[in-house]
Amino acid sequence: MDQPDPNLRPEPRPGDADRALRPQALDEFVGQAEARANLKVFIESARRRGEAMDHTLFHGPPGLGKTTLAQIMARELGVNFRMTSGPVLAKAGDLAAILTNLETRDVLFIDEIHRLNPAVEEVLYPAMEDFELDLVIGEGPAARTVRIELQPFTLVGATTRLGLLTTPLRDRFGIPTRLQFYTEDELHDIVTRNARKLNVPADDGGAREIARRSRGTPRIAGRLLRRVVDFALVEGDGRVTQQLADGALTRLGVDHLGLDGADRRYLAFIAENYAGGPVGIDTISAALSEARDALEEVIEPFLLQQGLIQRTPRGRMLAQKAWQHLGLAAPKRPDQNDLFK
Ligand SMILES: Nc1ncnc2c1ncn2[C@@H]1O[C@H](COP(=O)(O)OP(=O)(O)OP(=O)(O)O)[C@@H](O)[C@H]1O
Ligand SMILES: [Mg+2]
Repeated sequence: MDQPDPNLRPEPRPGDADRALRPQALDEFVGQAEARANLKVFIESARRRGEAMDHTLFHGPPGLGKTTLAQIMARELGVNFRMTSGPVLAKAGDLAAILTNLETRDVLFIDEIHRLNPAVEEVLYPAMEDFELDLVIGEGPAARTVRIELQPFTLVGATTRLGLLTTPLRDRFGIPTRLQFYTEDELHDIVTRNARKLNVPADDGGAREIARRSRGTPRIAGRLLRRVVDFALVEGDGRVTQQLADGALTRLGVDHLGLDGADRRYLAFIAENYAGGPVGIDTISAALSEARDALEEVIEPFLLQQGLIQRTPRGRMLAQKAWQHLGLAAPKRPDQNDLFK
């Protein structure tokens, strides 16, 4: 069961640095109070019934804890955690191989589930609904279908783009869960815990400064803490204070709202070239040489949440707060009401 499966990646993206800071239990997981409270009930209920927990879908911007929660679920359910991702599953057979190897009640985590190939997705429907696999053997007139019974299992899907999921797939998740950006207090708690785990002395002001500038995202909080520690060791006395954190983050190009260079380039482009918009996403993408997906998944959600931009049918527009943040005066627009006078 511990055989490496070519379709199962040990970890997506960030790697070992992230792993060390990952909370291991639901009670260690800070924030997402509503999701956490519900999951606690569903996990406990599944345990008492001795059944596989219902299929769960985590959606929300990157770095908010989707993978972490999936791992915690498996641990709390006392079952194996198997992990793969949408783009890795090229053929129906790849998924079939994984499904037939699951033990009873296991958690199968499929990251980036919006990127599943349609042929693979077809296999998933009966597997999720009836724990059955319909495999086509042979070709042409000699082809026949064999039905294979699967062990009951829990599928945990994660996506940064709920809108790209097909309706039949989305409907098969009994527990859809949206993850939200974290509050400054929650991130303060996370930074303090991480500093303790890394054995770094961080005072309250230092932790708060990092929390405030982490874009509402625990992964960014973890990364900024490490960078601030670098500055503290080399240019300070090893302690993370507010003054040190402020200086380090400013040098890293992270401003007081937590925006980085890419965020500011996005805002400045709309301000300087389109007088605040509206401007279409494809135009922004071409001008900034950033993939449209990256803009929509990574940059825009936080800017929207902060009320810096608005999405309108005619494109993206800067909000008043963005002009202030850029230190620019918003151009005078004809007052909507004037038109009707
Ligand atoms: N609630 C939390 N408390 C403490 N640390 C957290 C929390 N949520 C996430 N983290 C940390 O943030 C990092 C990113 O979390 P995770 O990999 O689970 O995010 P993700 O939502 O799966 O991101 P992606 O969409 O990029 O896959 C990890 O190092 C994890 O330890
Ligand atoms: Mg993840």
